[in-house]
Amino acid sequence: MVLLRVPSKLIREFKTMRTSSFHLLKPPYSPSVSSYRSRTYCSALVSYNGSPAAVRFCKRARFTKRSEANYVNSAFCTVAQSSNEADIVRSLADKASNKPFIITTPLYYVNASPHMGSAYPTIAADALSRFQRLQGEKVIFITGTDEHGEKIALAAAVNGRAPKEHCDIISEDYQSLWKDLDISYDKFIRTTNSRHEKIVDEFYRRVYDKGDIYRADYEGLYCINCEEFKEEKDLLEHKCCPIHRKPCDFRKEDNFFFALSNYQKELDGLLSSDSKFVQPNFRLNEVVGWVKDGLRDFSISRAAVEWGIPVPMDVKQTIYVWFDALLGYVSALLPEDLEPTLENALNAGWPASVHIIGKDILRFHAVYWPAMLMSAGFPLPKTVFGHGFLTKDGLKMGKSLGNTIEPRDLVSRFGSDAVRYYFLKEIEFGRDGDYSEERFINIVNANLANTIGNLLNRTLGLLKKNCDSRIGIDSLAVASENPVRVAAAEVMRTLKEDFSRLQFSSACEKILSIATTGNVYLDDRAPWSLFKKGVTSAAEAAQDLVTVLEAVRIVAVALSPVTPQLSLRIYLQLGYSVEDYLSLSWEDTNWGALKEGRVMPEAQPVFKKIEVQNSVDSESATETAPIWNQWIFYTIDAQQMGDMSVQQT
Ligand SMILES: Nc1ncnc2c1ncn2[C@@H]1O[C@H](COP(=O)(O)OP(=O)(O)OP(=O)(O)O)[C@@H](O)[C@H]1O
Repeated sequence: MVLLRVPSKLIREFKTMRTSSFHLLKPPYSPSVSSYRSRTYCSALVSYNGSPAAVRFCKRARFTKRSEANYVNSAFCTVAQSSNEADIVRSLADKASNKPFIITTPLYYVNASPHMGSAYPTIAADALSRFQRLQGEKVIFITGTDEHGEKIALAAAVNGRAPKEHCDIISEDYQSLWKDLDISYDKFIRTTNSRHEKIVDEFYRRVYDKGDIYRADYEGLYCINCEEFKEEKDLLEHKCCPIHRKPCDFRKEDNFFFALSNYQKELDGLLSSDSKFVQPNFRLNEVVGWVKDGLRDFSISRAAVEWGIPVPMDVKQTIYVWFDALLGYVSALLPEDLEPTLENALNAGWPASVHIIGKDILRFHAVYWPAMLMSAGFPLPKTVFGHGFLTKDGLKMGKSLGNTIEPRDLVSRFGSDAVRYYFLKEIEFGRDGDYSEERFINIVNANLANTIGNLLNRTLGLLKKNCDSRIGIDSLAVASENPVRVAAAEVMRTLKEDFSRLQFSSACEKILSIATTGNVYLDDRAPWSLFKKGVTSAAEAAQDLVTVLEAVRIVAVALSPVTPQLSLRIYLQLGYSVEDYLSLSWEDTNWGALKEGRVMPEAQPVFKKIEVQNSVDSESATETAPIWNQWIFYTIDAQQMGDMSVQQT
């Protein structure tokens, strides 16, 4: 908990400290801390930003445990550069109650096997989860499969399978792909799980009892691929769905409806009072527009669909797949040893901190879902982040259109780190982006193999040749105005903010810039010459090597949410153990961990350069890669990145 008795002398010191922003709250600031009201407690949020003064402050202010400091850090992270006291209080209250940080991916339809579009938000959610764990958060990362509805029943029939058998096969496919991509999920929910079905049943009854469900006839145009009734004005020529490019069916049914319109005022209020509820901001504007247009009740049952959860009051109908699937985020939380009740699930940490979803399902998550939760009287998720599409020839890559890229193929040819890095770095999360293999190879080679991998490799080569692979001084002794140290500190000042806002592209750019500065520094200083110029110069050269290695170490920690395997290999290469790597925290991005006397193992390439095939324009590869990185090349032998065998050419 971050409530501290802070002596007034320290507060003065704190106020004069040059941190970019900080907040000092006086009680009362949250009901959960009201017992502290009468005392002279205050809560101090400190942004470390690598600043020794801030670290000193935290130590003196009795952050006795690293985990406490991490709480402060991550609380601050959420509100950094915000002067909104409500945010700070909310964040502090969460910390105080030890709430988990819940991250969800969409629950994917099992109409067909996963593709790169399905992998994309899952990789992003994984990077965010790993980042939050580094912050000391107790993360619950939820992913899973959405297995009911007409579209699934049809897909099963086309494949000559019973629906359940079909779901088992495809759901397993997702889980195995997540393994290939190093996805560190905590919960995998399947909506055909009987415990989930109980939760949906209970939720339906609760909303019914509230008076928000009624029966009526409905007629309209239905896109089976979206599993959604469409407004005619939103369709293309010949009543085609703009996403799936297929004509919608006319349907007329006797259905149960959810009274979405009852929540018009509350949703308006939510969207205008909480700008973080939908991210990025331009998606919030979209949602505000939909709500302003007026909310129409939507049908939540299907009379003609058998593959679904029966409607509690009319077993001849099944519950609309979206009304069922959204509750998967809640039922995923159910502890295995407890009864499947809403209360037990919600008590396990609800609400979600962030739902990561594609813009195609934004309306379900940012309009329908909060209204459903309001009706049931449950807390709302804190943020819905709507990302953009991976496109092929301008069209959304998707199972229904069949224009997909196979993530397994990319992983087996280039390794999971390369795939994760490319999609997070090259496509701004929130916007659309096209995939090109040529660009993929160029970026991965230039950034991971050259700028980072070769920097480490050649520095270790010099260390071996001139210092018997031994670190000659503590990295903390490197002058604070050293350009590499300055570059690292500068990046760390805003990196947390980038990761917390899911700005992965900007985060990767910044981390890469540390390695770029290291390369320039090494070339400017030319330690290989200094080693030959006598004792004093040799000592300087040894310090230069430590400087660069410390920078690469920081790069490894900071990039570990995106490239966990590469970061591990760098850590091992710097003489640390797997356990050291697994116990890293965000504090380890601070300068100063490498200590005198550490001996580095024999240098091995940490990232194999992808051999440029004929199809790739090797001239542009050379253009992208800075010249200092051109001195060594490796060929990839088309094996998984876990296999370190490479040939130097
Ligand atoms: N081309 C894509 N680009 C980015 N994300 C995608 C893409 N395709 C699917 N997704 C992600 O998967 C989620 C939806 O999953 P779904 O199972 O409906 O996949 P789909 O391939 O879009 O299916 P279909 O083509 O049948 O609509 C989206 O909200 C998005 O998060």
